[in-house]
Amino acid sequence: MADDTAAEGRVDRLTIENGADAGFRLAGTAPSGVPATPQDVLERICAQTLGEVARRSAALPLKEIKARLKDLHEAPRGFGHALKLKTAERQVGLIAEMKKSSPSAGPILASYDPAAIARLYEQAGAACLSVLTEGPSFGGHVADLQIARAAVSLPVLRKDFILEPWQVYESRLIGADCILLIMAALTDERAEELLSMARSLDLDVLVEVHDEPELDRALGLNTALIGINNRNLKTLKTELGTTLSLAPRVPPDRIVVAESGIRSREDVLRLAGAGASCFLVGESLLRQADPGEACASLLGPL
Ligand SMILES: O=C(O)c1ccccc1NCC(=O)[C@H](O)[C@H](O)COP(=O)(O)O
Repeated sequence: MADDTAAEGRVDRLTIENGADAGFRLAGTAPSGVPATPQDVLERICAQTLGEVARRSAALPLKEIKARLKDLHEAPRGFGHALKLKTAERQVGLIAEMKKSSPSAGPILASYDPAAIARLYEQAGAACLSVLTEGPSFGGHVADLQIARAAVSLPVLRKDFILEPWQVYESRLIGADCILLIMAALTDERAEELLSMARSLDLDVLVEVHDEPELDRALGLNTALIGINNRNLKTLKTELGTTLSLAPRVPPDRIVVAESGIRSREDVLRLAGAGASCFLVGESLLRQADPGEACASLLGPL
């Protein structure tokens, strides 16, 4: 495990106001009670996340997590490896996502059964799962990831807002195989720190970008999986042009994961033409009567 003594107690020092010092890139948030504007959605989610982390880490301190990790014998399932294998087999590596709701879509599913959805995705040929465990904005819970993962043999991405070392350890404890690091929410130093911490726990990491400056920063990290998110965090609208313009800038030794707003096989083929080999898709699958069938039609014929 990495030398993480500096991580001890860090959560207690965090405040939203001094976010920049703590490695949280977006300082400030809407005053409580004021509805968030689209401009501060990520900021609001990150502020809520820091509050949640402070609360949960008080109940389960890092020391306790580390003690529990010593009794954890199952290794992570190898998220990046599974993506590579499926991509070699089908030309497309699909990360099929589940979430109850989202800021852009509102409620997506009236009844949410993570195990049933996970099985449908696995049977349809998805390479990996993505699960939102964030509560306030996505209606998620840690148990959603655990239930989904227990139902299948696919590796699982915890697609949350990881800002704090404590969350990396917690992700390993709950069984995540991969974590997300969002460059828009992190300083370079914090991204580097969380990345090496994840590595020390054998977790894979998907580094997410939205624009060219973030991509340049992400490429400075020693990481294979580069997620290009098509969602504009100011308008919350998706624009596949984001991946179409950024993917060709990614060197071939990295793996491009196109994320958000992918609705059809045609979208997949268009994005693949620009260099994306993997695709992270949620809402368009979950809105179908049979998410497994929707998954299979995105993947195309074998
Ligand atoms: O989905 C949102 O509204 C959202 C808002 C702010 C930050 C992140 C957000 N979504 C997380 C994701 O990136 C998506 O869940 C993921 O890429 C899948 O997208 P989709 O296929 O469009 O559900």
